Amino acid sequence: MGYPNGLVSQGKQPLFSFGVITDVQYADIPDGRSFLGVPRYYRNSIRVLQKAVQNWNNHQNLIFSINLGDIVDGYCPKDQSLDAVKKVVKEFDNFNGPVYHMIGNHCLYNLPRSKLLPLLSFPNVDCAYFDFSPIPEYRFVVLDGYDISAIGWPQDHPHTIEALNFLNEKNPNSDKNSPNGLMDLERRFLKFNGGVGKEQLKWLDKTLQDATNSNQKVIVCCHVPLDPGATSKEALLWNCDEVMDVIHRYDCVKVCLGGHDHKGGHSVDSCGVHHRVLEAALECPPGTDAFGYIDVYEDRLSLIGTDRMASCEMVFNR
Ligand SMILES: Nc1ccn([C@@H]2O[C@H](COP(=O)(O)O)[C@@H](O)[C@H]2O)c(=O)n1
Ligand SMILES: O=P(O)(O)OC[C@H](O)CO
Repeated sequence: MGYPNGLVSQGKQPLFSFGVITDVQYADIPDGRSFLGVPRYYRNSIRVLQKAVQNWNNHQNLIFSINLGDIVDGYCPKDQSLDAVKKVVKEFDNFNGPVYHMIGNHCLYNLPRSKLLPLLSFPNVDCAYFDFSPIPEYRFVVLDGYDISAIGWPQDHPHTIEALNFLNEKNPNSDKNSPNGLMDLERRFLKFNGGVGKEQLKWLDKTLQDATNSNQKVIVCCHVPLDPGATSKEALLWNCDEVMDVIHRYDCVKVCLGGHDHKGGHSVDSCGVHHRVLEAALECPPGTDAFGYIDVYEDRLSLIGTDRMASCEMVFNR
């Protein structure tokens, strides 16, 4: 059987399948461009999401969907933020199954965490990292890449203060979103990125130990990418090295999924973990799409992408 975007089915039935989309960044504003000049289609992106949900429902065998973050764009007029987030969530709610959201920087430009997390139906409204197990053999670990961040927390929150101190130490530019003068991997020390805090790192370690004890394979999801091979250096998590040190301690983690770097990417790191950064819905000119679904097997994930989302076979290496 042939799939769109070049994959060929290997005959076996998947254990389960789920939908994926990222960086919808909807806003009811005219088309624009990124800082680097890449076109952004703020109104069309919700149409891409509508098409994704329709496609996922037609598939009939997707047991959940994952949104890798940034549902509303930072340029959304702030008096429209709440309605815009509700409008996008309503589209996700048309999916015939649960949707797991994660937060991105653009979500946090629009609403504080206290408002955002309940709207996005996080399992615990006080915490943006969590795990779930759709079948006994698999566990999904969703990380909060803006745990230590200069955006989203109240200005006097310890995590804001820690983030601002970190940025002041690592990035000498007055515009903390500017990577000017930063070399190689240091280019990630930007305000639009964030980090995983100590408590969350401990939780990650405990969760991966628990998954190992239960003989589960793990897929890690984080809006902010974790491996420089799969993304621009400017889009990496601040402490991707610390997070990957924890992940590499356990053989159970097979794949990491991310968003944030709109062009997308794929790498296999030095320990054999796949990193797949998904292509953004926001950058789809009208008439084009970027979403997909993932078939999960015992030994691999197959991403079946639509249009601008490239299909990708991720055979486990460990
Ligand atoms: N190479 C870059 C990229 C970005 N910036 C700054 O970040 C802001 C947000 O960037 P977008 O990609 O969302 O447009 C942008 O306004 C710049 O301040 C940068 O300086 N250099
Ligand atoms: O979606 P943005 O505006 O946060 O863009 C992040 C960039 O892709 C990082 O290079």
